Amino acid sequence: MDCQEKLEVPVYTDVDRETFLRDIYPLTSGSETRAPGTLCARVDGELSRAEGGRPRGQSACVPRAQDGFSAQELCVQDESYYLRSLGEDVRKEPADLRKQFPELAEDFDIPQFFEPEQFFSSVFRISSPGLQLWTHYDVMDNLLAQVTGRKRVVLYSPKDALYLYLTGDKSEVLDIDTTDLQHYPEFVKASRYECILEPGDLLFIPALWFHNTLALQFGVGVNMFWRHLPPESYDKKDPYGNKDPVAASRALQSLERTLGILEELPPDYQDFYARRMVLRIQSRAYQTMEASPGNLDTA
Ligand SMILES: O=C(O)CCC(=O)C(=O)O
Ligand SMILES: [Fe+2]
Repeated sequence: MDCQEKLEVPVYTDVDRETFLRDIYPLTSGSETRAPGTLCARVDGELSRAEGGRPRGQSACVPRAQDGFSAQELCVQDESYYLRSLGEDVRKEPADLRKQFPELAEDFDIPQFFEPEQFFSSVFRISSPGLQLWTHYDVMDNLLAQVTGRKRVVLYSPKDALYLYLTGDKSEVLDIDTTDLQHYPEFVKASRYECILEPGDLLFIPALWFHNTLALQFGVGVNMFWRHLPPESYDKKDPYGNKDPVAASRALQSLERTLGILEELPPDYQDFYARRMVLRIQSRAYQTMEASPGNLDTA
């Protein structure tokens, strides 16, 4: 059962990032609500060596790959595999295709959507057919390049966060196609945007947009994260690009402390003051988005 209306993601070519974010991606303009667009461009060159070449460094996410086995030796029928490259120091350093896979990086050339100093990471990803990555958000702007294979991507707006049953940066709703709506009744309210990436497509995923990927075929891809907030806004110990900005983490921690304080009260008082706090937070949550329609930086 497809429980949600599916909205096609329109495709735009030859648009620079600023124009795209300002005029096309905005969620609302006046009273009109638009679907977000996919910024598509052909990837120049091919990562043709990716399938045959042996990656340098210790970036494989399957532990056995580190022991030097070939892909054929590693692959067990009915198992799914996913490679997500990491930096040399996996706890501190973000992945960089140019450092971990220099031969492949030579073949990979993308249009300049951001200034070099905004670059955060370039992540090499390989997935088995059928591999699905849970719905999550990242905190940086992102270009997801599909090099080989087809991949389905489903997107949800940050404004639909309330309907996604979040635990941290992930949605608890694992089955987004035949969702158990008894268990997750609010999920149906989330607007689903869907596109299929073909080899050579680039998908722009703005910071905070939820995404869920499903490899329709064996596929190789690269994604690039870059910072669009001032550098000091980001957590310095974040090799994955998914730690909340420092101010957001502080706010979330202080909310936890506040909820602890509420527990000093009897249950009916807890409930009442929690409702008052919801009202206060609600006014803040929707205020910023309405004040600057289409400005994703504040959404
Ligand atoms: O393509 C994938 O497998 C996941 C992509 C993703 O989560 C990302 O680019 O942030
Ligand atoms: Fe992601």
